[in-house]
Amino acid sequence: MNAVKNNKISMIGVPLQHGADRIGVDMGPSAIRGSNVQHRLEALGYQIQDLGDIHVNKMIEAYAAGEKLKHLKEIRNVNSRLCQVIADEIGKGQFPLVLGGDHSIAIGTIKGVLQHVNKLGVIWFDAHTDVNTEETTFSGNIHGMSLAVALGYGHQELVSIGGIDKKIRSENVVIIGARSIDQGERKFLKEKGIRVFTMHDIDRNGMKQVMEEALEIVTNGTDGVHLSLDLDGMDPDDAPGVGTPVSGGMSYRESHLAMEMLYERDCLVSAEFVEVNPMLDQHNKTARTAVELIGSVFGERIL
Ligand SMILES: NC(=[NH2+])NCCC[C@H](N)C(=O)O
Ligand SMILES: [Mn+2]
Ligand SMILES: [Mn+2]
Repeated sequence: MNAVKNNKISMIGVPLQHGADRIGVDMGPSAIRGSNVQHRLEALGYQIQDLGDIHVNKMIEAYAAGEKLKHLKEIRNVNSRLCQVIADEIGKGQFPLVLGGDHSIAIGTIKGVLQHVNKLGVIWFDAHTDVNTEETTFSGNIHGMSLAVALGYGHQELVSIGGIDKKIRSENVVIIGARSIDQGERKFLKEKGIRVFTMHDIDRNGMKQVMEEALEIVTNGTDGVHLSLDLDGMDPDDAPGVGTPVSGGMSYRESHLAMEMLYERDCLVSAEFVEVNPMLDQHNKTARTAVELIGSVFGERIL
């Protein structure tokens, strides 16, 4: 498969904000590009093709009246297009690097990868667990549902993207950094047996041990691993430009260690960096941090 050490990367921006409440996350891809992600990767010896942004229609009203799942139609359309692009790029032997955009774009990315990789491991780096469904959501925000959809649970319009049979298995998923889990999500995680490494586990055992265990789970019996990294997994001191910040997150160093260990394992087939919101950021710190993490996941080292 197209493990990360294959040196051809396709960069795809998805300026979607319809899945989140705070406007501005649609500017994430430009903030990340503007922080020189391409040069950074080229310096590491990669060939980058920037495919530009997936088309997203403007958000006309923040709350579409009477909709339980906010902006379902546009989110479905954008993710269907994204799914197709990801599938095409992997088909050409490219490694897809997706820049968000709110976390609902994980639906399109993962569904696209699943067109080629049947048994896909997923590392979900996040303060949240994003396993709400239409039944459990308090907010109606689809960025809080994308992992459930990738597992095959949720609204039909979303689950059917790229084919209803294309889904990840709960035993191949780990969530790292969680510290804000809704009531319905707790039940879901327990029922499906999804392994969650919470901040408590990171505090207690350290990131090194957490990543060793996590990598074992996601690589065991799979043909590749997808990294879905929500910047709010990090502590808001290090990544303030996110729409749903939760204090007590992963530190700058812990996050880099996780990325470095992922690179060493050479198991990634795709990656996405989401929820960078320049309107809420401080001097572009969060976009810059995202680019630094991208550097580490693609092999940058201190020495
Ligand atoms: N990708 C994210 N930032 N998700 C935040 C989700 C927050 C909350 N659990 C919700 O469903 O609305
Ligand atoms: Mn989150
Ligand atoms: Mn998330």
